[in-house]
Amino acid sequence: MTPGWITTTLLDNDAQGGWAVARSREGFLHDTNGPLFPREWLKRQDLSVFAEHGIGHLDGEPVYLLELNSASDVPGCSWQGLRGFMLQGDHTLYKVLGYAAQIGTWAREHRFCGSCGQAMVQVPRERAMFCQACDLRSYPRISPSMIVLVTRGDEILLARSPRFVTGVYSTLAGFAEPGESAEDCLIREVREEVQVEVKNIQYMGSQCWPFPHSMMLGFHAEYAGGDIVPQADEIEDAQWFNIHDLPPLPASRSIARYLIDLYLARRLGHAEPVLPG
Ligand SMILES: NC(=O)c1ccc[n+]([C@@H]2O[C@H](COP(=O)([O-])OP(=O)(O)OC[C@H]3O[C@@H](n4cnc5c(N)ncnc54)[C@H](O)[C@@H]3O)[C@@H](O)[C@H]2O)c1
Ligand SMILES: [Mg+2]
Ligand SMILES: [Zn+2]
Repeated sequence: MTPGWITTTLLDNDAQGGWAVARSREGFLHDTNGPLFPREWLKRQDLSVFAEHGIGHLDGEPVYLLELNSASDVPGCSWQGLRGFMLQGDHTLYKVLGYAAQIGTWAREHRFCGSCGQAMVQVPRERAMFCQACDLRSYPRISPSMIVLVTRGDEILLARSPRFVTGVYSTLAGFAEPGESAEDCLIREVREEVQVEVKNIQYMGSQCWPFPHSMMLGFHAEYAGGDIVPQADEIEDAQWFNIHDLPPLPASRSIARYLIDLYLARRLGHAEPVLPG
């Protein structure tokens, strides 16, 4: 038995047994034991199954996703969004659900060829949808996004989007555009969002962010010039905060929080945090 969570290209849907998770627009089904159910039991419930995908092995046991058309009532169970599992509970299970969500979304959105409109089929032994007419393969979509903590000695630059929980300030982030390097994107995003220039860009680590399919590349950068001017509509407020007087910060498992906590730890001589993958 291999311990932990290992994603698999494909599993045999006709095989019996294993674990399964069920996903609807309301999130994942869970009971007091969590979101993993014996697969044969789950398939006997009154669920409107849209598609079934083998997604990996957890502690050596196969895990399947039942992608549903709608959320139905299952006695003793309720539905919870992926963010809820990210915020609390077992991190490995959150990784299973994050992967399941990305595969379910991608398969649903790639039933038809984006080039000719014909139905696509799943490729054997590969996580890809295939159009026979165009010879086109579509792979799961991953969107690279830069996230950066900009610092000026004891001060760090944090901003609020109107989408954030009330009061919370976070590091700057944004999606890469075609033609950009990671560094180009970071410099552009910081300019666009606060009109500040940065220098000494340093890569710090990455994190899968399955909301719905970002790959966060985390950086630290030093302030090089400019006064903060928040971007209209995107940035509600942005400020330099002293490390001894910080506002409410992002969730502890996010890379945004890791970048902040790592800087504080290095500045104040504390133990360094570990980035949750
Ligand atoms: N894990 C973390 O700690 C953390 C923290 C902050 C942001 N994020 C994530 O980083 C990502 C980017 O952050 P943002 O929302 O500030 O981005 P952003 O500054 O680029 O602005 C968002 C805008 O980008 C456009 N957009 C949406 N999806 C896109 C895509 N796939 N490619 C290109 N453009 C797209 C839309 O117009 C959207 O309104 C988001 O997924 C966000 O959830 C993660
Ligand atoms: Mg942004
Ligand atoms: Zn086609």
